Amino acid sequence: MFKILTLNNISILGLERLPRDRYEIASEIQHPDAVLLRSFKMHEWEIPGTLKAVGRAGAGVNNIPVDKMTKLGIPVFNAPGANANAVKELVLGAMLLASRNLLPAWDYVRGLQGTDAEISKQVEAGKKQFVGSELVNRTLGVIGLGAIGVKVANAAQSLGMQVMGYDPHITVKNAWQLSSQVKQALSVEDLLSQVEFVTVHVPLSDATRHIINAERLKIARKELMILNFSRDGIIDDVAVGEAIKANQVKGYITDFPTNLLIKHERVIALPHLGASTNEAEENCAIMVADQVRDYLENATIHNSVNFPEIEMPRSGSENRLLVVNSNVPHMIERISSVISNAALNINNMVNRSRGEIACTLVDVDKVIPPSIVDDLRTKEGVLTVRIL
Ligand SMILES: NC(=O)c1ccc[n+]([C@@H]2O[C@H](COP(=O)([O-])OP(=O)(O)OC[C@H]3O[C@@H](n4cnc5c(N)ncnc54)[C@H](O)[C@@H]3O)[C@@H](O)[C@H]2O)c1
Ligand SMILES: O=C(O)CC[C@@H](O)C(=O)O
Repeated sequence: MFKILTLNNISILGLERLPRDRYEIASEIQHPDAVLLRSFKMHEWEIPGTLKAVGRAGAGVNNIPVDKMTKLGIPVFNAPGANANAVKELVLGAMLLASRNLLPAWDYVRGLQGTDAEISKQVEAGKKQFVGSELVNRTLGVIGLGAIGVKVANAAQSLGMQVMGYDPHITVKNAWQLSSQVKQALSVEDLLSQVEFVTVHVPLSDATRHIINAERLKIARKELMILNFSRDGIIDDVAVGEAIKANQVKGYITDFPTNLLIKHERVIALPHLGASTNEAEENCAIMVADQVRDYLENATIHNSVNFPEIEMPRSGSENRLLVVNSNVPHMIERISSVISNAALNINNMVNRSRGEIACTLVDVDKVIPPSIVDDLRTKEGVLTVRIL
């Protein structure tokens, strides 16, 4: 029986992928084999010795101590692209909210009083305050052309916007999916100096922290509208507040409210709603539950942010060994000598590495004695060993 701890609400459709005869799932559970989470901040969380896998039902992993997990030999899975459409739709909605002044207009209407005829008169008199502008022919810059950025860029392009993109690490797959009409910016500065709207879709890291800051705002096109549906910390909120005061920036729409932002007249702050659709929550939960299950049962690794991709068909063998080790010389030699000393014959074997981590999967001809696990664990460089 595998024990799964949920640190946030996870869609039931995802949890149903883990059959109850083999999985015990609860929000409080001792000795979990895996955790499933969304935005729970795991950095201060005490990692149980039994933990074998972490499943993030979403894209961003900045709430997870990934380096620490790697050192412990624990893979962290996420759900790339599973909530990208939800974020794309909210970005489009946010641009429309801002360019058509919909929130102040709605507030205005809610304050109207009188008979229907009087309200109609006030509506016609008042609407001139809310004249907006159309998105067609407006310029949009997209920083980060991953799962979300590509969808946003293509959708904006099809609405008639002129789109520029910046991503020095764009993947070949995403480049193929990006509309050929999207122009390539050479740098963040190049992009900011040309666009009226900018939206960021990058992970939070040392390289992306404050990617839009006071210095870059100085060279931005006047009356820039900034959208942040990525993460708190990617935009320097203080610098944006100052630039709004100086009329350099027209407004800011963010999914990450702070005290500075929530009451600001020209800021629309939303409660981290980017991925909050039934569809996205279900997609993420299903994807990550399937990946965690496949790892626990077969040691298959797909969509891990810190481990290599690995898969070996079962080919009838129920005698499988997984060794997670440091990616250093002589490991295969050490592993196979323990296996041959136990008089086991190797049927199939796969070894994959990524950065400082390597995984070795071995199918053998006989039932694996538990003593092998203890034996392997004493070998230098071995992080975790499991019989599956
Ligand atoms: N608001 C929400 O609810 C919500 C939902 C989903 C994702 N997110 C955030 O959005 C981020 C992006 O999600 P995604 O699914 O598109 O991820 P992704 O990994 O598919 O794409 C990220 C892209 O950013 C690019 N990038 C990295 N560093 C860069 C840099 N310095 N300059 C320009 N580009 C850079 C990468 O090359 C990649 O193409 C996530 O990491 C998460 O923080 C927020
Ligand atoms: O789980 C959520 O609601 C937010 C997820 C989002 O921030 C992500 O990075 O995928």
